[in-house]
Amino acid sequence: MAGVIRKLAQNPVTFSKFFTSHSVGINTNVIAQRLFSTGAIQFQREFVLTEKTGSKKNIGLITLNRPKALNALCDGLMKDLSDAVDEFEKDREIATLIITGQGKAFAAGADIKEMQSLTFAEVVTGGFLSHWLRVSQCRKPVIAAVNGYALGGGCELMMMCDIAYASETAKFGQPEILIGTIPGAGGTQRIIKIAGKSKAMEICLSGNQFSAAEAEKMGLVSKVLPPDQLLPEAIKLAEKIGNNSKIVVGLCKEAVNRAYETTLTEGLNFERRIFHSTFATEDRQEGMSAFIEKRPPNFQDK
Ligand SMILES: CCCCCCC[C@H](O)CC(=O)SCCNC(=O)CCNC(=O)[C@H](O)C(C)(C)COP(=O)([O-])OP(=O)([O-])OC[C@H]1O[C@@H](n2cnc3c(N)ncnc32)[C@H](O)[C@@H]1OP(=O)([O-])[O-]
Repeated sequence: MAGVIRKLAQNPVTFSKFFTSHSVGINTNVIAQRLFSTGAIQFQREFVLTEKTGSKKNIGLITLNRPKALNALCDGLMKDLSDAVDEFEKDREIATLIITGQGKAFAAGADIKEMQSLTFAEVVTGGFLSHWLRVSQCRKPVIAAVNGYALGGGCELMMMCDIAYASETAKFGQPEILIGTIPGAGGTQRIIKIAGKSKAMEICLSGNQFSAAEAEKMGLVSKVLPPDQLLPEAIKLAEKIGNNSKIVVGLCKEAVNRAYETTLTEGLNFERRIFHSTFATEDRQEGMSAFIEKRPPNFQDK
């Protein structure tokens, strides 16, 4: 449905006709809005806004939009997020995705109110929060622009992204232990790979919050920025990545991610094979020719 609305939204007249004639039975989670002032097209699901941004409109911006609950990651929000990632992954124009939050939180974790009364049997047999993995499975690069609280599942969501920038006001932590549970979406597994055992244990066992400066020091985020610079800088980085060959960017992401999953020897073998495989692309030929001819490359994503 979002795809249909996207096409129709290019033409506001057709769009308004379609919207009024299809208002019965339309997925009410998806409301398309045409923003005439900026020329940008923004889609509003119930809990997530999506927009194509950047000078070439090739950056997929996803904004978590449940500010009253500090973007607590309820089932509906995670479904909307998963759909938004699907939409941008399918869109051939989109090179890079950015995930950010609305209000004072990036995300304050999984929705405690939604989880509070669940039983062991329900979470085990019900495929509870099974769509949480979608962001980490995206083939395109994903940048987290962490604007505020990134706690519990919010911190885990950030770590599922490939690169994280943080606002100076952001706060991080894995406070699950304080409510009688443990991180369930990578908190115990990813922090240790980034910051080592002592830090990972301190964070997960104490539930202490830590600042953006500390997150940068331990390598959890790569840059800390003034709040008003966060999104512009994330977009600038996304555009820089978007100037490269999409096919080679995807291969490079796969190679870096492999380091998480395997031994150094296996990883080096994998990297070498991926390096060799870039020689099957036209973009590798173009990139090297452009260097020698002292001109910018014109990648065709082939
Ligand atoms: C495939 C497997 C998947 C596994 C998934 C797993 C999970 C993950 O590892 C588990 C978690 O994240 S566990 C979670 C780990 N996270 C935590 O433990 C952090 C919990 N949150 C906090 O500690 C505090 O809210 C802050 C310190 C963030 C802000 O404090 P402040 O500035 O005084 O603000 P305030 O007044 O407190 O909040 C404003 C409103 O937002 C509401 N709300 C906020 N977070 C919520 C949440 N997670 N939930 C629901 N609601 C949440 C809050 O109730 C209030 O609503 P009300 O209707 O007006 O009452």
